[in-house]
Amino acid sequence: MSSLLQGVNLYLIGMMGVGKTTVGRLLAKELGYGFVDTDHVIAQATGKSINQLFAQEGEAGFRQLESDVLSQVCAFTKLTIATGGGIVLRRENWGYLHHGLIVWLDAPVELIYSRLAEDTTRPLLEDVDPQGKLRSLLEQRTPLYSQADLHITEREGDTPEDIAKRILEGIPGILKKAVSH
Ligand SMILES: Nc1ncnc2c1ncn2[C@@H]1O[C@H](COP(=O)(O)OP(=O)(O)O)[C@@H](O)[C@H]1O
Ligand SMILES: O=C(O)C1=C[C@@H](OP(=O)(O)O)[C@@H](O)[C@H](O)C1
Ligand SMILES: [Mg+2]
Repeated sequence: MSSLLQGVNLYLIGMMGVGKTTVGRLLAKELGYGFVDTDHVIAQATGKSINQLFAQEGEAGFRQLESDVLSQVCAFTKLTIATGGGIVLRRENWGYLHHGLIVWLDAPVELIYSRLAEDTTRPLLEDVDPQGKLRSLLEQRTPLYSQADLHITEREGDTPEDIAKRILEGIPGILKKAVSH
């Protein structure tokens, strides 16, 4: 598989809680790729948590850092990159994402919520109605996530390994599409 990919980067996009970070790490291992998580790079570079950055710089400040990291990361090859759920919001980011193959991890809001109900590290979910917030973010972002090359829908009970396997199975099909265009 990794020879088929010829070093092309894989970008995982999708809502918070779909498992981009978890599955991305597994995929990288399977492919013999490096693994990068844009949130992790931002936290390392600034010495601040995502919560602190949202509180101190606002969402706009965080989005600028996210674009800066993406623009740097896309200069490298042989990477699996777990992005933050909102990376799709800025048009300029798509120019970077399209340097590689883009995989949309998609899951029902109920499943996402069950995974993140106790989580305190997603500032956008600090809302009186976190499930409603997830629903409205998903509605707003679906047309953007739909621009991915591969769409993987998760079902309850799918393990990260199952999802990584389905992504690997989907890659040959999207590579063929890229060649035939
Ligand atoms: N397939 C899965 N099944 C069960 N729990 C999962 C699965 N994928 C991720 N998780 C859990 O859900 C939470 C969010 O996962 P994470 O990888 O951080 O998602 P993202 O990076 O998309 O926000 C974590 O607690 C993680 O352990
Ligand atoms: O959906 C979003 O806007 C965000 C998702 C988070 O990353 P994950 O998708 O890895 O949770 C993180 O970047 C930040 O809290 C904002
Ligand atoms: Mg993540």
